[in-house]
Amino acid sequence: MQFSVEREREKEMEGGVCALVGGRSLEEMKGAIGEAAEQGAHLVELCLDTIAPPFDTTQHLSSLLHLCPVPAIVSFRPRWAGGLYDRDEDERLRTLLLAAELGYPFVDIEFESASDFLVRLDRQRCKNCKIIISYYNGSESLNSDRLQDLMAELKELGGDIIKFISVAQRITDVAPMFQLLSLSNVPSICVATGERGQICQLLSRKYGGLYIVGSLDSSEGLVPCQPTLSRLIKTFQIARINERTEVFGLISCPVNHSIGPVIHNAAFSEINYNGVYIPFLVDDLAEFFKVYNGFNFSGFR
Ligand SMILES: O=C1C[C@@](O)(C(=O)O)C[C@@H](O)[C@@H]1O
Repeated sequence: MQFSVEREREKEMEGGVCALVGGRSLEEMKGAIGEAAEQGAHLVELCLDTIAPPFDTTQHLSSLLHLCPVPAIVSFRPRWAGGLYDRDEDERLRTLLLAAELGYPFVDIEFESASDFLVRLDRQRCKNCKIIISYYNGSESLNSDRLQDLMAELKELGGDIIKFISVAQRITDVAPMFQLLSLSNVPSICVATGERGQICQLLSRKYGGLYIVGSLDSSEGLVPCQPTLSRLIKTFQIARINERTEVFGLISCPVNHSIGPVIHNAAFSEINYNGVYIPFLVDDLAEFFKVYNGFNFSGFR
């Protein structure tokens, strides 16, 4: 087992905002990559499953690589992992192997297919490509024990980076993800999907997440409930968040209509105060305070 994201590469991703980029055609995908870079993304995830067949793998992958102005992660999600691809599994793996061979800096492979992929990957030839092993659960949230067990299993597989994607049914489902990030000794990413999971993207940086995920302003529908790049970069000024950032926010249900984040984060930035103000979508107040008791959040309204 080897977790080998060198410091330099890790720095490149650290705290960065990764734009999820999709498109039904190569042209649409190219347009989305340009838009992501313009909106300030530090990384892009090329979601190949969004491209409609016929998909000329070699041609598409080589032309996309050359026009990415920021480091690119290649993913090719099958339906069973929340994606759109429902054709041949071997072809999917061959496409991801090709991405590694062509020199993409990151390839994302699902935990279930990782052993197959890794035995076929020529590590020597693809030594510049870092492998993200991802675990997806679209139906249930993961408690602390389950996350720890999965982390051990994923580490065993021998990738470079670990990623968890699971749905948050309640805001408290995100707490074990923050705990995992804080304790993790391998580069890790957590993504909580659903409206109640948004604080995962907003606060991952504080707990050591390698990068966070956002959607293009124009494709809010592609990944429901992921914050948009402009919300992450402009409103929350995500790049300012670090482990010492003081957390403030509004507790409410619903909460996303609030203009508080716009006002307070601009004010914090103006006076150079290391704080962030975020919306907490809370259904059960007592449970929220019980679960987040040890997190030292600084204040709520
Ligand atoms: O990181 C993500 C985000 C995502 O899980 C979502 O639904 O938000 C979709 C995944 O394919 C992707 O790798």
